Amino acid sequence: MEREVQRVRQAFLSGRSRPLRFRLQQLEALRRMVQEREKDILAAIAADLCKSELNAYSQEVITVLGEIDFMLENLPEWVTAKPVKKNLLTMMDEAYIQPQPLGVVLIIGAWNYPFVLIIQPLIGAIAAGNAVIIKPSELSENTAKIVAKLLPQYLDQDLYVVINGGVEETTELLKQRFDHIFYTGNTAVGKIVMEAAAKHLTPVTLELGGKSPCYIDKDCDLDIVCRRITWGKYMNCGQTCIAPDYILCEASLQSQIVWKIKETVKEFYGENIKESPDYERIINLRHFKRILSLLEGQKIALGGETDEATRYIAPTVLTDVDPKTKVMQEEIFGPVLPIVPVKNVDEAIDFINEREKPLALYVFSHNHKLIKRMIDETSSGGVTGNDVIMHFTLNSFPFGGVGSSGMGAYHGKHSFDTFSHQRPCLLKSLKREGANKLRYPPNSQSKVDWGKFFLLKRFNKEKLGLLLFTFLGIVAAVLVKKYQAVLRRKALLIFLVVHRLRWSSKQR
Ligand SMILES: NC(=O)c1ccc[n+]([C@@H]2O[C@H](COP(=O)([O-])OP(=O)(O)OC[C@H]3O[C@@H](n4cnc5c(N)ncnc54)[C@H](O)[C@@H]3O)[C@@H](O)[C@H]2O)c1
Ligand SMILES: CCCCCCCC=O
Repeated sequence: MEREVQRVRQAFLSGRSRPLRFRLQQLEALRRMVQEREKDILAAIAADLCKSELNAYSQEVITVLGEIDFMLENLPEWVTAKPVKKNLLTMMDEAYIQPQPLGVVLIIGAWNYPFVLIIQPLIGAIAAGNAVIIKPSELSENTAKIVAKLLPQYLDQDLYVVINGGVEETTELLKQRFDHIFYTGNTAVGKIVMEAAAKHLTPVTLELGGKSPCYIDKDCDLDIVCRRITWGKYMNCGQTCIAPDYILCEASLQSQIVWKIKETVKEFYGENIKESPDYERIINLRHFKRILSLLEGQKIALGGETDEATRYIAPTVLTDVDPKTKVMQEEIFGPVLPIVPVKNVDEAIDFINEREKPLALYVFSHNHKLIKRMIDETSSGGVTGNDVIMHFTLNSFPFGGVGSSGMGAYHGKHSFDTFSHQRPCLLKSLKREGANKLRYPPNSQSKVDWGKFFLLKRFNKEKLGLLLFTFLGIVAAVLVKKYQAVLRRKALLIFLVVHRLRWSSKQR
């Protein structure tokens, strides 16, 4: 493992991942891989999650292709150094921020969207000029294998490396020094990753989970609300990090919600859900049994049918759920939707705030003010009003959690920033030592006063005249420099003294 990480580090140190042309070329090669090997990729995702190829394409491949196109379009601008505002002390210098790669990045993926959850961060890491080691989830082994097979056929083999394996291999990998670790998965392992990273002071992005609440106000169109919630909850059999985990609503709404979800389930998956190509299965027996245990002692208002042999759990709704029961203590990550009755929006807000900060929050209402109030008075990784999941699809948004649902974010420019160091660069001249002498010992009241003038002075609109005067002074100084360096220094000095005196008299 150590040798492998060393090999990738050597490739990074060669400097070839840095030029813009190289990054664009690697991103184009990645796009070609996805397009040319689409069938293999879809077959692997389908095998891992009993997912139709159409669903695998719309849920994973489209996102990846969209992200690559977005990067290719914007990268030339993002990599460019950005000049910054200067103060009086640095007005003659060059000051800019230069984004630079961090070095060797480790990306650890989860199994529930096994392709997009490793390839989307990879796109950001390549765009930012890094070398990358990817550790796909061992639970989605078909996707892990196909990614390990395809990437070296299209990308630089020393800079971008896939390492497959389980807990043992990941543990070994985490002992190595990286320049950034990007982890997607559950909160418990997130803590392990962060602890391992701390040993090397490696920064981390943790894309974790949590219980994402969904508040339904009585002032809304329940047909539409239930259709949207049904889509987001049962997509991928509930195994989506930002799936609505539970519903909060007034008790009187429960029976209508159950009825409308039932109708929608029929509309989406037909009379025989098991036969539907759009309904997936639970990833493994351990998760299947975990989800079943959440049903114990609950009022099942819809669904509840299961089949261990195929790890099938029907779309299920629980009503009058007691917040103290197990289903409300952990992220469900399966097709089970509890409804917890609350008296009103105030109680819903308190309910959310008494718990860990979720990855997503959903609010449904015709009342825009109520939605805004919910946003203002709660915290979550992201929010969608009057829909679910959709904020994930907008790559101008940072995608990530807050508190126990994670730290850091990615997608689009946010990925580029996550994998870049924003390096401040100040380029001074070895001339103009007169002004610099002000900061050298021995100190004096006069030097402090000059310092106050240079650093604390703020120009406002009324002082625009003075600013213009200063500008003209600089132009004059530059012109004079062309002809007579000595004269220029004197003119600048006279100019500064005059303004210092004017400023001092105003201070008094
Ligand atoms: N925020 C997001 O973008 C996002 C996306 C998907 C899933 N999730 C969250 O992830 C969770 C589901 O994923 P999961 O955790 O079951 O996936 P998982 O079991 O695939 O684990 C994730 C990764 O952690 C590694 N891992 C597991 N145990 C480890 C250990 N002891 N030490 C080191 N590495 C270890 C695995 O090899 C894997 O690569 C849910 O909580 C879900 O909400 C979050
Ligand atoms: C189009 C829907 C994609 C959802 C991906 C969510 C990633 C977290 O599990």
